[in-house]
Amino acid sequence: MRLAALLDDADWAGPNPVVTGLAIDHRKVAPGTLFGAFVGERFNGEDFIPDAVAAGAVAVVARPDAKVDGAVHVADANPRRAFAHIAARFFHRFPATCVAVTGTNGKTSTVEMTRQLWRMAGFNAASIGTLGITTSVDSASTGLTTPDIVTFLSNMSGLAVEGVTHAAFEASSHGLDQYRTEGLPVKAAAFTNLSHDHLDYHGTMEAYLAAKMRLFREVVQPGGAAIVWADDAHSAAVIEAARARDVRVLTVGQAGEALRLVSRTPTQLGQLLVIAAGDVTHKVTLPLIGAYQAANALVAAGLVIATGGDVALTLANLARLQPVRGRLERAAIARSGAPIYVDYAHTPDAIEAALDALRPHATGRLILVFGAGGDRDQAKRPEMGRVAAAKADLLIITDDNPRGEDPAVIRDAIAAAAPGAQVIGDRRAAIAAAIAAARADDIICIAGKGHEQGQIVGRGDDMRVIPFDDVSVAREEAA
Ligand SMILES: CC(=O)N[C@H]1[C@@H](OP(=O)(O)OP(=O)(O)OC[C@H]2O[C@@H](n3ccc(=O)[nH]c3=O)[C@H](O)[C@@H]2O)O[C@H](CO)[C@@H](O)[C@@H]1O[C@H](C)C(=O)N[C@@H](C)C(=O)N[C@H](CCC(=O)O)C(=O)O
Ligand SMILES: Nc1ncnc2c1ncn2[C@@H]1O[C@H](COP(=O)(O)OP(=O)(O)OP(=O)(O)O)[C@@H](O)[C@H]1O
Ligand SMILES: N[C@H](CCC[C@H](N)C(=O)O)C(=O)O
Ligand SMILES: [Mg+2]
Repeated sequence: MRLAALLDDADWAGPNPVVTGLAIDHRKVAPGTLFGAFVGERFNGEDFIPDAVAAGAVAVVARPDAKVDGAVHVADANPRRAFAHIAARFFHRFPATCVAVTGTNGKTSTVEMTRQLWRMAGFNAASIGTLGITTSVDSASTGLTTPDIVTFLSNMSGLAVEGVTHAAFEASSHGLDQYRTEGLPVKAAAFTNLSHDHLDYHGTMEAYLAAKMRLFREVVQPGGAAIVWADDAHSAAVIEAARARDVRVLTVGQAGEALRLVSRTPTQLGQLLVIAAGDVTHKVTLPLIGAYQAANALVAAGLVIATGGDVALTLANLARLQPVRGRLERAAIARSGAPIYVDYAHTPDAIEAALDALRPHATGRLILVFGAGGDRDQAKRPEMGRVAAAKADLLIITDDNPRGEDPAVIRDAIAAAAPGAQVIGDRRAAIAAAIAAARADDIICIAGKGHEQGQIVGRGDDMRVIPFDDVSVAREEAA
């Protein structure tokens, strides 16, 4: 495509080269590439402009004062945003219905449930997020929750070419802040909740919320919809942001208006939900336990309904939802008879939600194995220790992706707020100790890694991923 077409600028008077590809990393530049040079956390992409031009870049999107010689300078004060819109014109073909989910917890679960509900309604649907790219026939891992903008849009375009018409994706706060998931038309956006995480990156809760609010203030298309979990302390701010634009608001939850959760009664294998939609009350047996899974299921139903789904059919289909990998997944039963659950809780709020979900099912003790990631928010560690100590009966603190940090320092930071907790760094040994301690009426919860397949140790060039899967290890140690 010609550069002028990508810029959508009929008056473009500059040189008009043919652009054959896009890159934001100079090592991926080939002749004909349009290069995006961004100031990042570790590098200034503008430093690589000469290398990109030497490798054949024909145009560079960069700030107005960046130095570009030998290629067209597409100057923009916000080069990440400009690049996202150019990239969207380059890839141009996307699933007709794209929706996004943001929130501290519940994004992966919600996009996956949305995909399943669309599939049950007969659509060719996909989800993109922490679990990678999932369709009804395939799944592929991408490494990050929100991959970079080129990978994201090329994947979305690839899905459309394969015939996918409906796609739900996770919009992480990092991704929103870095314009990694936009350019394509987003028909509906959902908010699950906001609580403590990622303050290492955002600095304050206000900045963290502001990053998430971009989804409602800027990304969701005019005339689109916002599905807001109504029972969160930050819901009102999201509703206000959406209403300030031409975006229809559907609230869901106990305080919800579009889908009101009238009651929730735990059953042995799931829960009975009574949901009021307008004047009609629906009863659904959700085959998943815990208030948090009911919340995500309602937000997913809201997204499907907002994009044209039939209310009664969508709510009835909740009864057929399959569990999401690593989210309260029952991995094994210990020889004592205690069930072992694996959950991806890696924030204070998520630990609380996971333990609250399991509590009604335990007549004995709740035993929790958990840790916190290295090179991530340090302030959340004592909070995780505190809530774990308040909600579980026996705690074993262990390692969860120490990355470039000393794992003992991370464990100590959690343990300082959880007096009485055992500390066993080796994760397999910690899981084995929990299983050994469990009695028949106890429940074991192994938190933090969910679907993850490895322990990340080291940073930069020294980074290694040691294969580790909580579900398999639980099965092995329980056998
Ligand atoms: C803090 C953070 O989010 N960093 C991400 C971000 O990096 P950055 O823009 O700051 O990049 P940088 O490394 O400083 O480099 C600046 C620019 O120079 C370019 N560059 C750099 C080096 C070079 O040799 N040549 C070159 O051209 C880079 O491509 C980049 O455009 O953009 C990169 C490319 O898109 C990401 O790989 C990188 O993710 C790092 C690896 C990461 O760990 N991110 C995590 C924290 C993250 O994003 N997590 C969220 C999940 C959160 C959740 O779900 O709760 C996610 O969405 O996955
Ligand atoms: N609606 C919710 N409210 C509170 N906690 C939740 C909710 N949904 C999920 N959780 C907790 O958060 C964990 C992660 O859930 P999920 O993977 O769906 O979230 P996410 O937002 O995609 O996380 P990430 O930030 O890693 O991408 C779950 O295992 C559970 O412990
Ligand atoms: N998307 C989250 C995942 C955290 C998972 C946990 N196992 C950890 O490593 O902290 C993050 O990158 O912060
Ligand atoms: Mg996720």
